[in-house]
Amino acid sequence: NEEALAKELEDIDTWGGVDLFKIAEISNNRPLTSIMYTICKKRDMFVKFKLSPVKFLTYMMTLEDHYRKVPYHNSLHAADVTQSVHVLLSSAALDSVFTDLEVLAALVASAMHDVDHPGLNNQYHCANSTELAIMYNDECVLENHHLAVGFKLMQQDHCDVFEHFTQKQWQSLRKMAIDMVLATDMSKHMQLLANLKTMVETKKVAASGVLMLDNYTDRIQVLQNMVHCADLSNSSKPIEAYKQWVARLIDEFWMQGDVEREAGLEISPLCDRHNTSIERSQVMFIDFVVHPLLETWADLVNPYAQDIINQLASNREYYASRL
Ligand SMILES: CC(=O)CCCOc1nc(Oc2ccc3c(c2)CO[B-]3(O)O)c(Cl)cc1C#N
Ligand SMILES: [Mg+2]
Ligand SMILES: [Zn+2]
Repeated sequence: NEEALAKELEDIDTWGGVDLFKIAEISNNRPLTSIMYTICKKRDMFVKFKLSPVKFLTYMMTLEDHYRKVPYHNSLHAADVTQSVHVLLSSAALDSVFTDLEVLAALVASAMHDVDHPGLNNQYHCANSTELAIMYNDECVLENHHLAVGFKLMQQDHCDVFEHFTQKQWQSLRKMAIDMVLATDMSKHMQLLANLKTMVETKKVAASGVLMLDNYTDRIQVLQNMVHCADLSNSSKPIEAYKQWVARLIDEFWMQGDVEREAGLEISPLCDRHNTSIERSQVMFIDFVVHPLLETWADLVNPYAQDIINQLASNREYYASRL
């Protein structure tokens, strides 16, 4: 079924172009490794950075094995975010804007951004002073953990993908990946969106139409927002995929609610299976979080995200009409 897998991966450059659920099935449940290998091959990363394909695949399979079998935050979500980032990076407005190292950092950050997610969110960890909350002092608890696990795995010799990197390349990739994954913490959402809005208002565009980003702060802000958009992109994908992501997310949120109810704790928002309207939660999340973010992103790379905005609007209508 190599041919079947290759066929499924044909439209990997298109938003919503790959059926990740199908890819999971025909890749022996290795969607993340399949997606990441295909993208890095396509972007010639093995040649550009002298990466050993064997070490790369060993690292990716090990990373994938460290995603838990929870309903939503499993390796399929990481594969989805990685493929979505790959498409956003290809926006014409960003053509040749980012270096190969920045592109690689964004893909690595996406691949590891939720690794070992326990299916219990930051609010749960902080409210209960869990081991992770104590470890990370209630600040970006899960995101710090995802990064620690993702980079720790790289220290094993057979997973040492960036063995040929100069110290400068390694430090740069590591800092950028850390900044991107920490920015996927929803508590940073408003600040990130505010920065993106400012960037749109003051954006400098070259004669060719590509964005001009002349300092690390601006460059990393665009990359952070790119990964954040990808992380929240389910509602802007084809409706059949979106509905599957919603079912998985609700499953995970309700399992957390069951744990909190059992323990006599206050049930987190959206986590009470006896008191959540799925339709209402999706319409509200789209209206208050996803649409403002994707609309601002679309302004930044204008007009290269109109199909994303259109799909989001039609998906919103799907749930709004079932309220
Ligand atoms: C079906 C969807 O549209 C899913 C997108 C995420 O849907 C939500 N995400 C929320 O917050 C997080 C967003 C990103 C992430 C996490 C939590 C933990 O790891 B992660 O990086 O994947 C909140 Cl608060 C609500 C919804 C709703 N609905
Ligand atoms: Mg996360
Ligand atoms: Zn995520």
